[in-house]
Amino acid sequence: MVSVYTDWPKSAADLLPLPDCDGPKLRPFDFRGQQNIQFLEHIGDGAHADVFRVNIGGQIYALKVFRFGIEDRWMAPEHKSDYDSPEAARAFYNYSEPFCAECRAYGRLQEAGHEDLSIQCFGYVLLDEKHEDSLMKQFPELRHAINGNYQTIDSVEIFSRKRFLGKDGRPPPIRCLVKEFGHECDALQAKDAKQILKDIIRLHQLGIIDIDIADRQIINGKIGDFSTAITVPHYLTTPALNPHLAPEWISAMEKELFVFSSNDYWVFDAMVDEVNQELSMEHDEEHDEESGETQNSIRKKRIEVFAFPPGKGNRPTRYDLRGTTTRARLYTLADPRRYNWRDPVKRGNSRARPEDGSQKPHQRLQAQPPRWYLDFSRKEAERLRQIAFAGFTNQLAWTFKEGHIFPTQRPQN
Ligand SMILES: Nc1ncnc2c1ncn2[C@@H]1O[C@H](COP(=O)(O)OP(=O)(O)OP(=O)(O)O)[C@@H](O)[C@H]1O
Repeated sequence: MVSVYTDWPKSAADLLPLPDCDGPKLRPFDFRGQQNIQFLEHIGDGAHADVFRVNIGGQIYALKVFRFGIEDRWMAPEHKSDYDSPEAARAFYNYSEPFCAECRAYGRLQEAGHEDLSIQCFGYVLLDEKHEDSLMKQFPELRHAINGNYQTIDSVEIFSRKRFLGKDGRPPPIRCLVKEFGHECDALQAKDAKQILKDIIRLHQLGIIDIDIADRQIINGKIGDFSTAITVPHYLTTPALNPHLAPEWISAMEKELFVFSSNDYWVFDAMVDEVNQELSMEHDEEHDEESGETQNSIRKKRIEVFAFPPGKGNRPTRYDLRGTTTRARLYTLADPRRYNWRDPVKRGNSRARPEDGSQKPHQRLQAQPPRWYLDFSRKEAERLRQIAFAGFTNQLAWTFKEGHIFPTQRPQN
């Protein structure tokens, strides 16, 4: 029988780098002996995980504990019947399930020597029974969420941890990542925004897109959440993974990838707009008793850092299609497909030492990567404008046939 999730390890030798598919992988956390975690405090949660402040060997870390989420929380096959097959579920799980997605992104940052682009991740952990027990006893209110029966669909309680059992018939172990413990940023400032934008471009150069960008996700001034990330090679980014794709689907995938990449910049620009709007509201509220000095300081706090400055680039909320030809040439700031995932370190003879003098390989990234230009019909460009207004949703759906993942058209609402 095919196991979907990683099974309970019998010994440390079973803790292989994850996930089990082409591309980057993350190593297990090194406890230097027995697993030993002291849970201190529940510090946050999101759509995919609960995060705890923990003590491991006298050091404080953030432990991200992933739930066994149902498929509509991640890029899984369109038809649930597809997902009922363990082979299909496993194929999607390894690339896209939030725990695997985050392992792959961190694996890439480590293999390329660019861990500085995010808060650090020190490896994955599969909680042993003793630690699962203490987690559940200490935080009983989270028991249901962590086990996966946190959602009821059509009056049926989904107990997703039990959906795919391990070899010995048990539900799989709880999966976690050990990360640097940090703090959310108080108020986004221009210098943070400039750095975050630079980091997004560098992540795209490393083949990592669909990053969760929001000011609440910025921890210690860095991007800290990759649970939705798509990392090259991936069934969306890399047609070479499926030799049976028809040319029209390869072209549809290219456009979809372009839109996913653009969306990271649209979200960044929307975040900056929101911060500026909040500042303007503060300004209006204080207007009556406001001195000229306050107005100046609010003006100074405005962030003028945009991926697609107003009126330029492919920021669909701003571009004007009137008077253009039948084609629209759009661009994003880096092409994630240029990352050479088959030979990550030697690419372009760019082997170099990291600035901190350590011995890890380091792939030098071009300071100003070439833009990625792609032609769209006027109609398609208009559609992009609309989806960016309405919130991005993927246009392609995915299905599993004869050992491969294929794109299909997503039904339009
Ligand atoms: N390293 C960390 N240090 C301190 N707090 C953290 C850390 N990582 C996450 N948090 C807190 O936990 C929250 C949830 O974490 P995270 O965003 O990684 O989970 P998620 O389920 O992937 O969320 P999302 O729904 O945004 O995808 C964060 O918004 C933040 O408040």
